[in-house]
Amino acid sequence: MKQTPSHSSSLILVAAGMGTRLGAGIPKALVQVAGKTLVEHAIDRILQVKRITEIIVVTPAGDHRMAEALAAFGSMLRTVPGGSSRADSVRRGLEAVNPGASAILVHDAARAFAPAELYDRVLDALDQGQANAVIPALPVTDTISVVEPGGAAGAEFIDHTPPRSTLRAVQTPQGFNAAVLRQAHAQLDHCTEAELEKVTDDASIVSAQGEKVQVVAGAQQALKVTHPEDLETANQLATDQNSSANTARETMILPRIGNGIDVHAVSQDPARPMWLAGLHFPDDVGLSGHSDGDAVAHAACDALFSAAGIGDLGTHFGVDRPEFSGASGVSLLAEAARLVREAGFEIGNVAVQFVGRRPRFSARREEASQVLSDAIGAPVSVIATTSDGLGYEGEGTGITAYATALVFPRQR
Ligand SMILES: Nc1ccn([C@@H]2O[C@H](COP(=O)(O)OP(=O)(O)OP(=O)(O)O)[C@@H](O)[C@H]2O)c(=O)n1
Ligand SMILES: C[C@](O)(CO)[C@H](O)COP(=O)(O)O
Repeated sequence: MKQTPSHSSSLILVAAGMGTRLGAGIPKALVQVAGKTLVEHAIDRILQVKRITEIIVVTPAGDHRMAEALAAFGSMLRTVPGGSSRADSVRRGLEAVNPGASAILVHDAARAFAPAELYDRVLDALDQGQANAVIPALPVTDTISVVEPGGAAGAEFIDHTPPRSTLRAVQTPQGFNAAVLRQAHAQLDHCTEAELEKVTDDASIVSAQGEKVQVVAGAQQALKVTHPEDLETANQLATDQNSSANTARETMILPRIGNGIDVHAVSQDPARPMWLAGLHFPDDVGLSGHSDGDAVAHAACDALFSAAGIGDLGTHFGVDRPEFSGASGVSLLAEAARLVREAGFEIGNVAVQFVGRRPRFSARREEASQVLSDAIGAPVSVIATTSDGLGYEGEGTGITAYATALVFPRQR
């Protein structure tokens, strides 16, 4: 069996029907449900299916409102005027499909709330290649009988009753190998309007050509809006789908990142101890400053404050907190972590890189990470580099530390 790769599929959305049974006085796909037309609801869901790369909307012939409203969707969506029956509308849609398309889906705008998963299910089955046509369907709950007219005043009589377990209520989107669908529709070329009227879906035409049609599980949400009472269900579906989208958005925990940079000059005092990344380096001359000059710890503090949006080192360790004057970098960092948590955040991690000729760092990298991680109760990684002899870092007269922190709001 020929495989129909669906990674770039075209979709024909038939929306040209008049909606006689609905009786809204306008084409059915233009009827509004929860603030949007049915055709717009359908397109919203189709756009979630990344494998659909072309949408042809078949619009009510002679009525420009839909085509005008859909112009805003851009070049991925095109409109063509429909025909006098669904089959005729599909055929007009087919003529507009990119000739290179290998897979084509046909969907009713009247089934506006078919979820994106349903399209994917059909396309997945088509990809598996057991059949050149795949349709979604649901088991039926009523007993279904085939009837024959025969009596007076249009009375009907049962001809036979197929076993219910063999029956399925067929839905859309229906998926096809493009050549197979085109070939099947070509068989309808000489049909009269009345004959076309009796063709209620595309799978039945393809099946009549002897092609196997695979059935996959349908979805209750793919209900076809047909009668006025269906609008109430449609409204409920729109509300449910909107509220689950909103809930997902509301419950999504967005992390926040922050940056911090600190620069310290190497002290002129050869006796000044070198503290960096929470460690003492006895062979190096220290960094100048009122504090211990630990540029790595200070940059990490600023990154944490910036991620939480609560100011910077100056805001928290200024003159109004004399207990921190001259405090070690590690104790400032521990206090910064406490303040970030107090502001309602948890800490994901902090990453710091410093640029400098000294100290030699690689042998003590793990030790530094451990000390700083213990201070904030979250992973801190520290790496070092040189500046290839350039600038104050290259001359050995100063050090720059760059830090990034990731925090996330604690769930209430
Ligand atoms: N000439 C037609 C008839 C139907 N359709 C589309 O085919 C789908 C299924 O048809 P149906 O639900 O029967 O819609 P209507 O034909 O509008 O309904 P009615 O039979 O009540 O008039 C709908 O999305 C409808 O817009 C179409 O594109 N062109
Ligand atoms: C294609 C269809 O939705 C499958 O169930 C259905 O046959 C359309 O029928 P309608 O009479 O055009 O509504």
